[in-house]
Amino acid sequence: MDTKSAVELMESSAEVHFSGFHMDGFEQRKASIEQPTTSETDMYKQPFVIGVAGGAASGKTTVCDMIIQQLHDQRVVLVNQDSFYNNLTEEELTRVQDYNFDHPDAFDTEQLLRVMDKLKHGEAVDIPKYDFKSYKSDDMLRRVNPSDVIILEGILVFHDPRVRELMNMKIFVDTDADVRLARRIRRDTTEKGRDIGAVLDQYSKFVKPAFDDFILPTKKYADIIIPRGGDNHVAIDLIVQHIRTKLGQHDLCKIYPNLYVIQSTFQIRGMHTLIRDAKTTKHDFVFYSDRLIRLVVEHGLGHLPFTEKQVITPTGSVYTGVDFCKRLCGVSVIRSGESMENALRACCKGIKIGKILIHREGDNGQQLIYEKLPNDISDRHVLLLDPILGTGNSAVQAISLLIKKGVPESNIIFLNLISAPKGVHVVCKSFPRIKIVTSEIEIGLNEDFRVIPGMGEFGDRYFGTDDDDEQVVVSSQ
Ligand SMILES: Nc1ncnc2c1ncn2[C@@H]1O[C@H](COP(=O)(O)OP(=O)(O)O)[C@@H](O)[C@H]1O
Ligand SMILES: Nc1ccn([C@@H]2O[C@H](COP(=O)(O)O)[C@@H](O)[C@H]2O)c(=O)n1
Ligand SMILES: [Mg+2]
Repeated sequence: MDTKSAVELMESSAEVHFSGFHMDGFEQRKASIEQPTTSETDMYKQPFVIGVAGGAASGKTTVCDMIIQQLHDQRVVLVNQDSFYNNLTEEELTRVQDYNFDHPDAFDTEQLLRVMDKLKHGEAVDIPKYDFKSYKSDDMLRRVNPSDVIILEGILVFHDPRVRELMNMKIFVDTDADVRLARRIRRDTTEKGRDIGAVLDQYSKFVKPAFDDFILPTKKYADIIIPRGGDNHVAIDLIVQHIRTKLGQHDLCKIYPNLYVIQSTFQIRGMHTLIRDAKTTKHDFVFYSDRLIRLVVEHGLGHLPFTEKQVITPTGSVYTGVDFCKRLCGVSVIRSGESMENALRACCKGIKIGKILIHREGDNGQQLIYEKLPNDISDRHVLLLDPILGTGNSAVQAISLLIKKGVPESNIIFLNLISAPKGVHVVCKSFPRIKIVTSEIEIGLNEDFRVIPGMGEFGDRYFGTDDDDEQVVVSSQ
C-alpha cells in the first residue's frame, strides 16, 4: 500500500485547473503584466456619477436635494438637464404654446456632454441658468466645481446612450401620473405664473405623449426605481449608504492602485446585510458568506497572469483565448481563512492549500505558531485567504513569512471579505506590490481593535463555535 502522508498527498497535485474565470482580469490585463495600467488607476480618480430621471413633477429635484442633504459632508454637485434647454427663436417665442419642451430635441445634449466630460476630468464648468418664465437661459452662469459625486437630473437624462454611459448609478423616480399632473398644475400656476388652461393644454398635447414615448421607455435602464419619490425615505437612505460605500472605496483605491474592491451591487449589499446581522442563523451565515467568498475568489483569480492560447472549436474554427496560470497555490490563515478554502478548491481543481496559524497574544503582539506550506511555494502565485483584514498585524505576519519563503511580493494576492482602512494602509505601505481583493471597505476599528461595523468573530460564526444551543446527537444502530 502507498504510504504517502496526508501532507505528501496535498503536495502531489502538480497542476491547477480552473472551473471559473473572471473577465475583469482579462479586460484589464492583456498579458502577464504585474503593474496596474493607467486606465485602471485613472478609473478610481473619476467622480461617481448618478443619473436621476422620471416624469415632470415626479419628485426628481426633491429626491436629489434629499440625497445631497444626507451627503452634506461630501463634495456633491447637481447638474440639471433643464439648464441645457435650447433657447427659443423669436418666431418660436410668439407661438410658445406649440413648442414641445418634453421632446429630446428641446435640449442641447452636445453641450451637456461637453460639460459632463469636463466635470468628470476634474475641471470646473459654468452652466447656464434657465428661466422658465422667459423660456431663455439668462446671462448669469452657475459655476460648478469638480466634485466626488455628480448628480445629473432631468426628464430625459437616460434618453441618449452617450449620457447614460457616463453614469455609475441610474435612478428612476416613479410617481403616478395623476400625482404628477396635480403637482405640475400647482407648480406652474404658482411658480411660473401660468394659466391653468395653458398648463392642461400643454400636458395633453406634449407632456403626456412625450412621457409615454420618450421618458417611460427609459425606465428599463434604471438600476433603482423609487416609487413615491421624496416620500420614500428607505430608498433614499439605501442609495446614500451605497454612495458612501463607493466613496470610501474610491478614496483608498486612489491611494493604493493594488487594492481592488469588487463592484458593489444590491445583491452583494444584500448578502452583506445578512452576514453582518447578529441575528442571522449559522446556516444562513455560512450560506451567504460562501456566496460572497466565491465572488471574491473569482475576482482574485482574474488578477493572475495568463498567456494567449488558441483552440480549434467543434466547427473547425480557431478560438483565441487564454491559458490559466498553473503555478498557483492557496494559503489559509487558520481558523477563519479555512472557510475560504472550499471556494478556492471549487474554482481551481486540485489546488494545493497551505496553512499558517498566527496566535493572537493581546491585540498588538502577534505570534506565528504553525505553518505548513507547499515546498515549491517560491515558484507559485499565492492566494492568501483570510476573511477579515482588521489591524493588518496578522496579514503582515503571514505575508512576511511568504516573502521569507521566497515568494515574490508581486505574486501574492490577499483575498478577504471585508477590509478596515487601517489594515489596508498597514499592508499596502509594508508591501506595495501585493494585491488585495476585498468585497467591502469598513468604517474602521473600535477601541478593542475589532472591525466596525464588521460581522463579529468570523470563525466562531462560520464554524458554529459560538452556538451554545446546538446539540449533536450521535445515533447508535
Ligand atoms: N413627496 C412630495 N409630496 C408633496 N409634494 C412634493 C413631493 N415631492 C415633490 N413635491 C412637489 O412637487 C413639485 C415637483 O417636485 P420636483 O421635485 O420639483 O419634481 P421634478 O424635479 O421631478 O419636476 C414641487 O413643487 C415639489 O415641492
Ligand atoms: N420653458 C419651459 C421648459 C420646460 N418646461 C417643462 O418642464 C418640465 C421639465 O422640468 P422638471 O423639473 O419637471 O423635470 C417639462 O415637462 C417641460 O414641459 C416648461 O413648461 N417650460
Ligand atoms: Mg426638477
